[in-house]
Amino acid sequence: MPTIGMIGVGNMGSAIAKAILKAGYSMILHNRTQEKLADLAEQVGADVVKSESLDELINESDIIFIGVKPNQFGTIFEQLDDLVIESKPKTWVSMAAGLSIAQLEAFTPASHKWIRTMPNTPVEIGEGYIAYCTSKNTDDEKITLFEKSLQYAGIVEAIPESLFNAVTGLAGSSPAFIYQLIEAMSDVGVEYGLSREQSRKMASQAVKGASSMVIETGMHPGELKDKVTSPNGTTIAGVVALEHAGFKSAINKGVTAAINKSIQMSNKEKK
Ligand SMILES: NC(=O)C1=CN([C@@H]2O[C@H](COP(=O)(O)OP(=O)(O)OC[C@H]3O[C@@H](n4cnc5c(N)ncnc54)[C@H](O)[C@@H]3O)[C@@H](O)[C@H]2O)C=CC1
Ligand SMILES: O=C(O)[C@@H]1CCC=N1
Repeated sequence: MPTIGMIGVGNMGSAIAKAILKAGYSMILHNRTQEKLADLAEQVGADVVKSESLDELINESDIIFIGVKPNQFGTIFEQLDDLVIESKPKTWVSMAAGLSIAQLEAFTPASHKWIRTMPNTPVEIGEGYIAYCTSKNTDDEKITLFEKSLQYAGIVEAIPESLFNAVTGLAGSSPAFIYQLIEAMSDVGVEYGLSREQSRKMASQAVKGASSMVIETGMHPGELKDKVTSPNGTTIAGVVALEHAGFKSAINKGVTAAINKSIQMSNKEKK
């Protein structure tokens, strides 16, 4: 069974690590703060090798995920210096927002390959979305290993790099917007006498159920909305009030702001 390495096991890295471990791969993990690895090892139990030494991780891993913030890549590759050499090519996987394949390739010798991803945190429970693109001549065998290791992460699909800023807003950042929606709905439930727990259950189940309706029926969301709105009914009253409050416009602005930030970060990293 191949071994997967990961340097930087924070919010996103640990979510991906859980999916990879679920698929039965052994992992060698390295993180600056040791407590984070201890937490993860406790949660998943078996098969987590916590590595203090980076050479074991680099030499023994078939592919290596980098889970640090985009501005921490420089430090990581300075630390790795002698371990990352032309004669020992590796396949690296980035999850960093705003770092292009060309920018990633600048961190490693020419023989090394990169898989650039944009994941989201629901990969932790197998309901994530991961877009990826690769550097030229990345071995098919490594791409297959990458995809297989994420078989329990959710949807994993190849997307042209030119669309990565859009993916960042629409998939990478958007779970936070849905959490905001659930929180806002739950607050109203509490205001009208439901317990916090009941409110959160109802709001999150409605979001989950509505998402599954869109996915499983393949129907247009507008058509599904029309099916819930009786003339002079409660739902149309809510729908119209949301339109007056600029609901769709607010969502549009939120996703666009995330995409624009991703564009801005890509331009900054280029300099
Ligand atoms: N959080 C999210 O929803 C998403 C995050 N991402 C990307 O994932 C990456 C990580 O983001 P988060 O997990 O949110 O950040 P985080 O801060 O939770 O995780 C970063 C981890 O890297 C470790 N680290 C930092 N410097 C290190 C070093 N020199 N050596 C070893 N470990 C080091 C930190 O201790 C931390 O555990 C970023 O590049 C971000 O753009 C991508 C999509 C979604
Ligand atoms: O906000 C962030 O930095 C990360 C990148 C994409 C989603 N979350």
